[in-house]
Amino acid sequence: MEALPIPSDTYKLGFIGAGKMAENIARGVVQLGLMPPSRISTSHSNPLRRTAFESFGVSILSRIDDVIEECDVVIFSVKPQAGEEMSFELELIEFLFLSKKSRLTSEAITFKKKLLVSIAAGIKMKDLEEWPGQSRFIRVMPNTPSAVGEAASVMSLGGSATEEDADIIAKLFGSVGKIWRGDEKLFDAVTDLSGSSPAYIYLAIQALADGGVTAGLPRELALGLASQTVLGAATMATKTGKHPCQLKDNVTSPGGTTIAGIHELEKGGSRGTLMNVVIAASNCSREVSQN
Ligand SMILES: NC(=O)C1=CN([C@@H]2O[C@H](COP(=O)(O)OP(=O)(O)OC[C@H]3O[C@@H](n4cnc5c(N)ncnc54)[C@H](O)[C@@H]3O)[C@@H](O)[C@H]2O)C=CC1
Ligand SMILES: O=C(O)[C@@H]1CCC=N1
Repeated sequence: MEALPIPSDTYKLGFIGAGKMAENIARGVVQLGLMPPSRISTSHSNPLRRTAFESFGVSILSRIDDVIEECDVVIFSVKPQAGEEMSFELELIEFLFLSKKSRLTSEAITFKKKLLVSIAAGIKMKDLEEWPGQSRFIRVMPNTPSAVGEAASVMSLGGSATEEDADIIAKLFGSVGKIWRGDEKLFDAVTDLSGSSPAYIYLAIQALADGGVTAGLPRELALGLASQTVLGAATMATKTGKHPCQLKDNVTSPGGTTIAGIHELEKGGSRGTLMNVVIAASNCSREVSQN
């Protein structure tokens, strides 16, 4: 199938599955100025979800088919949970892109014009590409900080996707954070690390703030200090290029407060626990992928 180029400055972006991730990405793309909301659309039966998108100008179309017809780049952002729901999603893809294909016959809607992007954890490229009549696919694993322009994403191209497609998606997800290109075999591990870790960091922020409150700080100040400290430490790690051990040593005065805190962390096995957390998520990802 010959690939038809997506118009890189004027393409329309659609989301199938108007949930949290779709909203995070759409918000980031709009707020960070990659494209106006008038070029983005989605569809959802729940008025609360519709309002969430309409609040920043995204068009809500009445049917998912309309989103597909309208858009050049379509992002699958439904949940791929194991078992029935997962096969439901694959059936959804079949339903949307095959069964209805005969109905979507006009030149403007031919599938070779579409670039389809799946952000679904555990849905493999080979499953996406198995569908006859399929288009060009790219897999991306983003994370929720896309809403504030600080996503960590990895992308992998399907066999039919072109370098022009890759540029469009690198720019799209690059507008809401950092994006790396990686082999698809890394995707379970990527999901476990960057996809899931925002949740662990939120727990860490909450726990640090609770510690501050225990030590006598007002709650609001404790939460502000904990959040800003995590942001500052992450910025040090990304911007200085220094090894985390060196950055840790710079905070740690001999006989000081920090080494006393680190001693407690080590007694609690915190680094082993964090490694186990990623390994546990990893086992879960592999189970989802195999179903
Ligand atoms: N939440 C996260 O941190 C991340 C999620 N992902 C992936 O993003 C995808 C979406 O996740 P979330 O946004 O968290 O889930 P979500 O549950 O917030 O959103 C999914 C949305 O899809 C809608 N939906 C389900 N079936 C549908 C159908 N047949 N037609 C139209 N809409 C349908 C649901 O009503 C829901 O609004 C998942 O595949 C997940 O693996 C990827 C990276 C991070
Ligand atoms: O927990 C999940 O399944 C999704 C995938 C990555 C982050 N959240």
